[in-house]
Amino acid sequence: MSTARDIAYDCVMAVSTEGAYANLLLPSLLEKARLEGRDAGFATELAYGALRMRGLYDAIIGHASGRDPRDLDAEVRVALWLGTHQALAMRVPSHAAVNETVDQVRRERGVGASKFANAVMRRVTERDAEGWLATVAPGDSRSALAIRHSHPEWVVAALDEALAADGRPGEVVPLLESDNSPARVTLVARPGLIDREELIHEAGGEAGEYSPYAVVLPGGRPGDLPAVAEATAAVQDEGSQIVAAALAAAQPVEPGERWLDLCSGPGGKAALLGALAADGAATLDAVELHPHRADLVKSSTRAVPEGVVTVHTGDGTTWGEDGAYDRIVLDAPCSGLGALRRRPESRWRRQPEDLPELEALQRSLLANAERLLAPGGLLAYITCSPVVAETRDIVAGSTLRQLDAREAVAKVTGTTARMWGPGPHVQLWTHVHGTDAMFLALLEKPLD
Ligand SMILES: C[S@@+](CC[C@H](N)C(=O)[O-])C[C@H]1O[C@@H](n2cnc3c(N)ncnc32)[C@H](O)[C@@H]1O
Repeated sequence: MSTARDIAYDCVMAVSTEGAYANLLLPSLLEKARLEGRDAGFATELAYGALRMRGLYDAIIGHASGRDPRDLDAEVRVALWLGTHQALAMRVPSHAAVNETVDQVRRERGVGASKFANAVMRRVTERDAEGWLATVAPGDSRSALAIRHSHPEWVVAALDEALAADGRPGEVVPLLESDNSPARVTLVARPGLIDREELIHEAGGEAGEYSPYAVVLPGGRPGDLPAVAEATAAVQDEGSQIVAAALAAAQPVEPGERWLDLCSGPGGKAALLGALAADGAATLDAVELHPHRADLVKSSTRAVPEGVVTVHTGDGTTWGEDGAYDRIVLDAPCSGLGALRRRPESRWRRQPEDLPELEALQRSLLANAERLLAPGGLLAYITCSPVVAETRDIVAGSTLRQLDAREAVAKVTGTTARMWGPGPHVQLWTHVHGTDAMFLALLEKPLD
């Protein structure tokens, strides 16, 4: 029978060598092995921790072994990440971390490799985490921070720049730390479909701090909740709820308004906007390029009253008729560097070379959204990235008038505009707001 360590090993191997996604693979591995409770928690912490912290662990393993970890067999490298995480971050006794790692390597790569793993793990366990940080990442240079907090150096630079652009210079360390802390599970109680109090009663959580629809859960399996099965509620980051709802709150909704979600898959924002559209007697078209993701949008929005949401498969850079929409949400494909805590492997997969292509797509989608907007209409440009090139730089090229997005966010959250930064955009931060680092710009098309 598979143990928690076996599951973590299989997960980390598949993520690092086959391009699997931990958040999709791990639940199925746990289910297949029938691991629950503490064992499932141990496997999750081990797999996610090793995947997040592998940059730091490579530095430690490289120092302890005198070899470049990239030259090691994948099986050995992964087992050493897991062993190092157990010894330095999970309070597993040193002898257990060493023995489990050695056994794993012997099973996968034979006796010779297990002797090497034994020697490396013995050296790793000679120091505690602080001792290793002082050895492999002394000082506070950017490269030291990158190793210490286990982020690629270009990501640290991009986050540093984004913080400075939002009037938060010098906050990169708490931001990097927050990327290494697991996100709380947050549900959205879709307005008009389920009452938030009812959801709290059903799910056992508490109201979120900012979104009037958010319920923060203590843990557990949200997929098992009837409200989630019925799509009246769903797992959704509180930041996503706020920026989507801001488009609806920015101005009173007139009956018959036409709304558009131009990049809608898998449909979290479309379902919230659909529920709000139903409440205001508006309708929502939801466009998605990939057919399988368009199907997910249909599923996400299935509890919204019939006739309110229409899902289309299409290319948002060319789709639609001039001036057809009163409100548009453009939740653009982006680097996702604002949601690193959710996807432990994504910081290592993203490359700086990805950015120019994403920026070109973002500009092209924005240009089409501008065409689709009716005079006087509103556009919310959203990303789950704070990177300047994907956010401020993109909207700076828009022909539309920039509105103060803080006012709309203040209306949604029942707060004041002042608490949402210097404006006119709103940049949420994981280390400040506890949400994903979502960006929101609110733009208006002048009347002819
Ligand atoms: C950031 S995600 C949107 C998340 C979604 N709004 C939600 O809240 O669930 C961006 C989506 O845009 C889709 N996409 C990428 N290129 C597109 C295009 N040219 N036209 C329309 N959708 C596109 C991607 O497949 C992805 O589903």
